[in-house]
Amino acid sequence: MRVLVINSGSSSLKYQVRDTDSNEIAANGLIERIGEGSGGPADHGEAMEDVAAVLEGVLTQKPLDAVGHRVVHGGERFSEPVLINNEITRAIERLNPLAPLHNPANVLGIRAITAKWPDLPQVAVFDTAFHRTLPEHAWRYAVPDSLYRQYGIRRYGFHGTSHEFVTGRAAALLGVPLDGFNAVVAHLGNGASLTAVQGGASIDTSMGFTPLEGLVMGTRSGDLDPSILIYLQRQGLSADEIDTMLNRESGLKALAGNNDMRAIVDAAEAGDRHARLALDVASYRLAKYIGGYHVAVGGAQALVFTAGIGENSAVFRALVVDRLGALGVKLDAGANLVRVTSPRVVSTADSAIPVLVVPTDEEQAIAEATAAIVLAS
Ligand SMILES: Nc1ncnc2c1ncn2[C@@H]1O[C@H](COP(=O)(O)OP(=O)(O)O)[C@@H](O)[C@H]1O
Ligand SMILES: CC(=O)OP(=O)(O)O
Ligand SMILES: [Mg+2]
Repeated sequence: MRVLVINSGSSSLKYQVRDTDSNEIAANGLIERIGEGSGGPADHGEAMEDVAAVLEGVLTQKPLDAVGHRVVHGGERFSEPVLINNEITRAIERLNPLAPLHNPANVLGIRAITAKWPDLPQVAVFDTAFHRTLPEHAWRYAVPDSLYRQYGIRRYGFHGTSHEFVTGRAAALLGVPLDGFNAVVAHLGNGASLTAVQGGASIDTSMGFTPLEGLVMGTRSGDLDPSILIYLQRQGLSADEIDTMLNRESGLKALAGNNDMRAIVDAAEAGDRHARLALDVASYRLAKYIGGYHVAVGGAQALVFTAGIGENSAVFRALVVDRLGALGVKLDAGANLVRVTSPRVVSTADSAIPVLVVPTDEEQAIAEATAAIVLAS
């Protein structure tokens, strides 16, 4: 089946055309700087016109059968991929306030496809779905029950499509049956999250009600004392100002002045104290979470790194693993430096926990889920 996979971001739109039978990638692209005066398309509708123009030749050879959308927040309702209709689109849109950086753009991508190709089946694949197996002691916040019942305030978790895909690949690499596989999976991209996997299922994850909670990310702060928000509001900052500060101006960008790990590593190696501090704060936060999740899963059979930083930054992986000596985790420095795209072990044979680098492929997972839903409909 020929599937167009759309990963629509607030100012970007990643797209890929895949054949799920052959796993061939017929087209792959990214449209950045979407928005009025950005130098790119004015909106996602225009961006979709650009995508359609780029894909014209590819689609003439073989037309699309379906479109699969990455949708970041599915709330409590969506625990599986779903065929999109107007009601589903509106239900996704109602979750916009819970994922302000992502769901509004996801909906724009859905609507742009509906306008362009109204008869094409569309499927939503939710980042939150894999984490629907969290036990209540992991998803419940210690706040009045009314906050959950009235506002849906709980931990949802994100990057689920990636964590699930990588978990399967890691179990296969180690030859462990998925339903017996306990692991700690680190999806380290511009957004970053750690997931505790027990028996192949998610039992905890670092992102929470929104993708802001947890690790130090490219532009997001991750964990901080919630009283800071109250203090800042009492200092006169608005909710929007605080939201923008914590989601777009914090994390590595705030500490090092840059959210690209490559630039930060180079600056730190050149003696930049801020870059060095950013790496220390981020690696320390992640190491603390890894220790906690190792306990949560009853002893991890693997620590898995994935996504842009996890797959590509040997330096950051080493900084994190160097903090795990108490767990007996040992990196093989040579293996860690090898740059290949296949799943691989980068720890020593006597490491208490194998350390793996496993490339994620959210687009493949979304395409396969889309094909399955369309074939079953
Ligand atoms: N070769 C590399 N070395 C170190 N970091 C890298 C490399 N390539 C990409 N990155 C990091 O990965 C991040 C993007 O991760 P990715 O998962 O692709 O993005 P997103 O979170 O937007 O999906 C970049 O911000 C950059 O810091
Ligand atoms: C949920 C999330 O943070 O997604 P991304 O890493 O693509 O921003
Ligand atoms: Mg990503």
